Amino acid sequence: MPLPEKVRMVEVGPRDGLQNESRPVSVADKTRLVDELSATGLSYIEVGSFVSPKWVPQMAGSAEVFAGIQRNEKVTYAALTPNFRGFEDALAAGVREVAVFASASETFSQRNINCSISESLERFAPILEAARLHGMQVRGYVSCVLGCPYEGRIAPAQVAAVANELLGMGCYEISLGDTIGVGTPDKTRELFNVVAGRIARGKLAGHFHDTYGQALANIYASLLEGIHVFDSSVAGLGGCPYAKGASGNVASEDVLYLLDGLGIETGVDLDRLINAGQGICDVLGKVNGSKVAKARLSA
Ligand SMILES: CC(C)(COP(=O)([O-])OP(=O)([O-])OC[C@H]1O[C@@H](n2cnc3c(N)ncnc32)[C@H](O)[C@@H]1OP(=O)([O-])[O-])[C@@H](O)C(=O)NCCC(=O)NCCSC(=O)C[C@@](C)(O)CC(=O)[O-]
Repeated sequence: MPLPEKVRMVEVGPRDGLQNESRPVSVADKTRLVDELSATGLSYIEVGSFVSPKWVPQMAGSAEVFAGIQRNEKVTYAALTPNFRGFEDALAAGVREVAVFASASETFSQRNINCSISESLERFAPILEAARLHGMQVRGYVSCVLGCPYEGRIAPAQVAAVANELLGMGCYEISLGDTIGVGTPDKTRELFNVVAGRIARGKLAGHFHDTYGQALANIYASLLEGIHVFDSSVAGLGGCPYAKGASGNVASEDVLYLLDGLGIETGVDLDRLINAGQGICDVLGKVNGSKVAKARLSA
């Protein structure tokens, strides 16, 4: 399959990234990060999540972040919602797009959201219905698509089944998450091939963590499979609180450098992205997880 001419980059750093950073980040610093990301040309930013603060304390304050950001009309600002309570809180905070998150692994589903896969889908149904009534789009996630920290290998057919349920419920796009970053390019291609047997490739996205250093190779493999939406996290922030040892998402700067090099249009400015990433690394007091940012900043 020819490489796509355009790719949509979905920035998940403020949510997937910061949810797993041990040092607390103030609402002001989160707001500044989102505003800086908004100025890069990114069209989609996942700002936070409306989950239990007992489960994920780092996402407390998401409503304040939504209240504080300078909205750019070209950017979609989204939030994760695990249940109807979260959806209502998101709505009250002025969120206009939400994401629901299921897993392809039963054990991960229990550890992450305290219910089975089928119970999670039942919980999402009223969110999808209410979102439809409010004219809102809902994005769907499936976690552990290339491996689970508790169950090991997950069959692509199981991923396809959960993804297809989410699509049938009304999600407009399904992001397939390699939550613990164990996938390799051949497994990635096999996965997208199997899932594409049930879902059009244009409705799928790739979400790769870089735990084993395979994320960019997996993105290239996905491009060859006709996938043209990728999630990434500025400065490679984060991980997953319920996947021990999972490192952050692939760094947005590194994905952008790859796409720029392939002549694929994203509309995103690399220098501005690097500045946003370094800014949040300074706040966190951590080394920048983007190789491209490190190279550019030390040049
Ligand atoms: C889903 C629950 C709430 C179930 O948690 P539970 O304990 O089963 O829920 P519950 O209904 O029994 O409620 C327990 C307490 O939570 C409160 N509560 C209930 N709902 C909410 C809410 N929406 N917002 C705020 N508070 C809430 C509720 O009010 C109650 O408070 P208490 O009476 O004890 O004071 C919990 O398991 C949870 O919040 N989990 C968070 C999971 C999470 O955020 N994980 C990380 C994101 S997923 C991810 O990173 C993967 C992804 C998407 O990036 C893709 C990939 O990489 O694979």
